[in-house]
Amino acid sequence: MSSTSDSHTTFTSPYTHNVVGGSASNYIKKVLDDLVHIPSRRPPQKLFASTIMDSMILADVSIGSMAEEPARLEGKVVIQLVVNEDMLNLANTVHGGCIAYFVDFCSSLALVALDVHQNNDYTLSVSQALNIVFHSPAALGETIRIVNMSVSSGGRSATGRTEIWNDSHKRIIASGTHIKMLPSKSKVKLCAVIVDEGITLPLLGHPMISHHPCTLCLSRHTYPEFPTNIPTHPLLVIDYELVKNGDEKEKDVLWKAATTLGFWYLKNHGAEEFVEDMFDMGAETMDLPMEEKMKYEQGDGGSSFGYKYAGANAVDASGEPDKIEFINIAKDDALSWPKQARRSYPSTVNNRMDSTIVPFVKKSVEINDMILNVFNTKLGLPEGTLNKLHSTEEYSASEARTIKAPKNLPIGRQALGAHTDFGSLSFLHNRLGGLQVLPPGVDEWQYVKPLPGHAICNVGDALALLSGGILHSNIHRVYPPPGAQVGFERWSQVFFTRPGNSVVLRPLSDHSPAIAEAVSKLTEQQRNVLSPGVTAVDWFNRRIKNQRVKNRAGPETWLATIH
Ligand SMILES: O=C(O)CCC(=O)C(=O)O
Ligand SMILES: [Fe+2]
Repeated sequence: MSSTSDSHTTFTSPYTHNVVGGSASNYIKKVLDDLVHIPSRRPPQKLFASTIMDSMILADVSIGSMAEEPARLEGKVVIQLVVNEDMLNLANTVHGGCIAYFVDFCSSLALVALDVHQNNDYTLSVSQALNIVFHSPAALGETIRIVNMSVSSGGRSATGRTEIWNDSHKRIIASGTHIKMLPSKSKVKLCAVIVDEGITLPLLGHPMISHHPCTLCLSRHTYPEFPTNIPTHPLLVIDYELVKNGDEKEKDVLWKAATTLGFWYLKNHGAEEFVEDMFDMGAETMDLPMEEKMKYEQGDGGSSFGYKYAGANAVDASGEPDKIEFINIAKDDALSWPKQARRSYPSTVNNRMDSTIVPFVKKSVEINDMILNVFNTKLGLPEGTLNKLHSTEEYSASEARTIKAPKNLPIGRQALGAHTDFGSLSFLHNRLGGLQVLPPGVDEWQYVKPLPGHAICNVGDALALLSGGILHSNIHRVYPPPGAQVGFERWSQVFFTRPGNSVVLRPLSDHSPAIAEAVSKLTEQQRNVLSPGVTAVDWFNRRIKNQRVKNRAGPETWLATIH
């Protein structure tokens, strides 16, 4: 095969950290790498042979002309792996069923590579026939190379070919042919996280096929799928139940996520059951006449509690107004209900306090407290330090926020400008795409795909400051939802945990050698940024105030929202 290289930069797998060779574009490599590493991203369902899939390393992806017919293109994908115990039969060699799985899954990757090259997307298809010849065995610990080629790809069926090589003994283990076809129309009645019968390629997202509530995210709405052909950043998935039960490995994954990108998915958190009701409360509130909503507006003085109309905040230094409206409910008001602590709210909020808002806030506080406790230990702080700084006993800027972005926003305009979150932890639930992150060292904004039943959590600035920069608060923004999703209103529900009002924001170096050491490695300028030395209440008020278009004097006003 001669190559048709369309990208010269290298692609490194974020899962296995190997450089993926071959002439295919980085985009094609990323699509395939994401497919191979679905178990690492751990979506909610169990997956057939996930430990085997997890051991695969995407080594090479190429698009080139076929040797026999140079006018035709061929997709070629090479997977490497080391034989592990999950693959063995009673004779201690790789099981024939496992070989069949290799041929099935890996030849499909070659077809996907070609499909994405030609159509910028790939089609879900199912197996019709699998023919395999077994040539020689492979034993535990031996290195295997699975070489896959597309053979033909027509309108309704496609054929792939696989050779499995034993690199340890330089001999062929098996060869096979795989014929795939388009499936009959799906009867699945929920938003499919993974439609996979071992032979079907995984499809992530909400197919627009049902009006039933999704059993995973409990959404009462049906949305078009999140597109497969846009730059998307994978996040580590943390199982909250495992963290809660003291699973050290899970805590390590959480720590890794929080100290690298600072974003992660959280599953099994138990707050999902309140989220749709929070959206209903938001819809009832946003449907009130503007005059009524404006009675509860947050104002220009730096308080964030209450209603914010679309266009009240700037999205960038030019003063471009934002496109979202939201209602912020103080954690202090939810926890003191029916007594008012901080301010009053529209009737639509009051009516839902007992049934919806108080349970959502309590659950969110419990979850974020648990996460803070893990960070406390990892940072080597005296027990309970971070929890004390975020105690519900003290008033703080912690709040629940329900956000509505209108449908059909102009594509390419920011709904919510690039920012880092001001507080310590954000616990976010959304159904449609639009959230984007700019990962450190990367110059392209990448979408974070909403996964049913998974919250998106992130570290905010206050926690980055307190930890001397060990915990990472990453920049993010909200764009109109991608693809066909743009035609729908976008709702998000956040709970922001922020330090108590009196907490002075500076690294906790006196209480943790790890923080002291991290701070000692910083430049003076970095140290100054991390030590504003003011109380949390003053710091938040200043940043919130400077977001307001009405307070804008020039580009410097928006710049003053950044730290
Ligand atoms: O709506 C979203 O997905 C993110 C919202 C957000 O980043 C925020 O409110 O700080
Ligand atoms: Fe944010």
